[in-house]
Amino acid sequence: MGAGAVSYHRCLDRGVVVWLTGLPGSGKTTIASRLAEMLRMEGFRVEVLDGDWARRTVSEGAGFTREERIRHLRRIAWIARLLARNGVIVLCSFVSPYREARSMVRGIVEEEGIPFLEIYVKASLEEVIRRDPKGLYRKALKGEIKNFTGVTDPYEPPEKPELVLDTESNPVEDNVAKLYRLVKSTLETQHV
Ligand SMILES: Nc1ncnc2c1ncn2[C@@H]1O[C@H](COP(=O)(O)OS(=O)(=O)O)[C@@H](OP(=O)(O)O)[C@H]1O
Ligand SMILES: Nc1ncnc2c1ncn2[C@@H]1O[C@H](COP(=O)(O)OP(=O)(O)O)[C@@H](O)[C@H]1O
Repeated sequence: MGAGAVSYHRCLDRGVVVWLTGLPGSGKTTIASRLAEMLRMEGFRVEVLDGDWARRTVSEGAGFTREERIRHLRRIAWIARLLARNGVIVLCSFVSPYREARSMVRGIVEEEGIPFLEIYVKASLEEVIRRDPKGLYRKALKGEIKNFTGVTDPYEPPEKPELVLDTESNPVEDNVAKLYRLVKSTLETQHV
């Protein structure tokens, strides 16, 4: 890609909000960080917002009851909206287990005329328990963590996501490439 194309991309009028939802350990953060790297290499401004960051900062102290998760995700949606309306591609990586909450965040973003892509990062409970990258399923299964999604709290899979990424059957690179194509085509539709 030539230098001209890069500077054009840096000046996006409007970004996009990519919302990755899935069980803990399904691969949201892995996919978001690799995609962010690819897009930044092309000169796009990209922010990755995730649960670990948000719960240390803007949602410090938030717990995992339904009400607390919804309040926390509403805050994230507003941050994503403000960033995207200033030309940033915002990759949001949140368990966001409730359909109602995801529909609320979509509404906040779309109200501003910003495209919202709901991405279902799919892996079975057996697989995420096997991966257990943070050792939290082990603790939850021993009863040491309350309201743990997939164990003692529900996960409601999206009914009509813009994309499903199956991380059990497909390698990371294939899923990242699929998502990359969707993001690029969404941006092209916006900036014709
Ligand atoms: N009770 C419970 N339920 C689900 N997840 C838990 C819980 N306690 C801690 N964690 C860890 O916190 C991460 C989820 O935070 P999120 O902000 O993404 O959750 S939510 O969208 O508000 O549901 C999630 O991170 P990811 O593994 O990155 O998904 C978990 O590692
Ligand atoms: N196809 C895949 N896509 C994404 N992650 C995968 C895949 N296969 C195995 N993994 C592993 O699963 C784990 C997912 O962890 P993470 O990305 O932190 O998930 P989440 O953010 O959803 O909690 C990582 O250790 C990653 O290497």
